[in-house]
Amino acid sequence: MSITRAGCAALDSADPLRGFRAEFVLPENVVYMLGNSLGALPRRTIEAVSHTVTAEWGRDLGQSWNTAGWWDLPEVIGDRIGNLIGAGPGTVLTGESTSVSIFKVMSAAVRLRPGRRTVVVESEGFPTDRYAVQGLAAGFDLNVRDFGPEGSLADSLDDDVAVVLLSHVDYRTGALRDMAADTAAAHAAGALVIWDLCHSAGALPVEVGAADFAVGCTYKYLNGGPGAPSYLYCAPAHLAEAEPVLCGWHGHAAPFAFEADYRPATGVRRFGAGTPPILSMSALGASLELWDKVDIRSVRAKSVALTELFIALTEPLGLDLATPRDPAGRGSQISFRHEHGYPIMRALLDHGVHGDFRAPDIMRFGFTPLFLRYVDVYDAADTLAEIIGKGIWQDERYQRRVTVT
Ligand SMILES: Cc1ncc(COP(=O)(O)O)c(C=O)c1O
Ligand SMILES: Nc1c(O)cccc1C(=O)C[C@H](N)C(=O)O
Repeated sequence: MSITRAGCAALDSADPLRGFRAEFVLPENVVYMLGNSLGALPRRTIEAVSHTVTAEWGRDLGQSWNTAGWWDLPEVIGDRIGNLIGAGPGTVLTGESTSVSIFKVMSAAVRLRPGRRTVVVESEGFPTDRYAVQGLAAGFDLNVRDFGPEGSLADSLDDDVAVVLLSHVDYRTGALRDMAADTAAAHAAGALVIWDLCHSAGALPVEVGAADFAVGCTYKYLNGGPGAPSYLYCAPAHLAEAEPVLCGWHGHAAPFAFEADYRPATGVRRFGAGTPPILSMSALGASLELWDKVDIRSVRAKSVALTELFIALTEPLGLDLATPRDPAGRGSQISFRHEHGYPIMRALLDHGVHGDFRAPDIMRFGFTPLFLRYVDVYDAADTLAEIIGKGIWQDERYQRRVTVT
């Protein structure tokens, strides 16, 4: 039976998450399939940031560190993120970029495995993860071992491996790793494991489980806003000993004693370094309010339904699906390999469909169930068919590489 737009509209009417779209500011006539890069603006964020600017910063000024709870925000917000990744209270800290968080937890993890000098990273992992590790390795004389997407993790492990850094969902293909199995494999070899949850938290149920550390960003599926702070998780078993190399007064045991020497705070606060971005924290806090009302299982169910719909609708185009065909093996995105991927994505954008291109040949579409509708997916597939079918992408203006993302 063929899929119709009316059929998709009926699915939207029956969608248990349908009420959430109105929580977001979304332009007319735009299909936003880039929530896996930058989430949309929650309406409540406007009010929350305005309150922080005017009533806290503008009126209470520096007193706000106490009166508005600014000082505790990294942990307070961390606990709320912890709820989304199966982490207990006091184990998650927000602040800094993901790259810096990776550096912090990787440095701490390596110190927990003295005598082991190798760190394993994915050869196809998001580059900043690799760069953060490469910088640490160069500074501390560690060996970096690449682990390819096709290989078995166990084959990359031996008794020199201190830490393994893995992405839960691959940013290019959307492939989803089995966190529990990989964590067990790393532990069996005596290594610690760090998970990058950037493309999974807020898109599907995540359980940090036996993981040692995790990091993630909040500007994608968590809709925290551009440059929203990242978070890091440290397993309770490591909280007492873990010491990051990047130390600062926000991670000190007694920051206002202004002691000359560093002493780590107890708990996850020890991963703090410098002053956190309070305006961004305010935006993130507002977007997280939405998550208090969301059942993540409904999010996953809709994500699977939307991605399946997109695959079915685009099947006649004969595209090369880069994402695992089995929904259980993917996150909340669909990617196709196409030699003309860049101009096709440019043309799509020009026709109101936001996705992105990832070199060398990936056309990437993100599915954020809180605001993406079934009719949006229908319209995106329809537009893609037109752009490819009519050769619209061949227009000269779509060929030039003008965008940075
Ligand atoms: C897997 C992954 N890790 C890390 C990052 C980003 O790190 P940062 O927040 O430092 O820009 C991204 C996206 O930008 C990502 O997709
Ligand atoms: N973090 C980004 C940025 O600072 C600029 C532009 C895009 C991004 C992204 O989030 C890209 C994203 N991590 C990706 O998977 O490609």
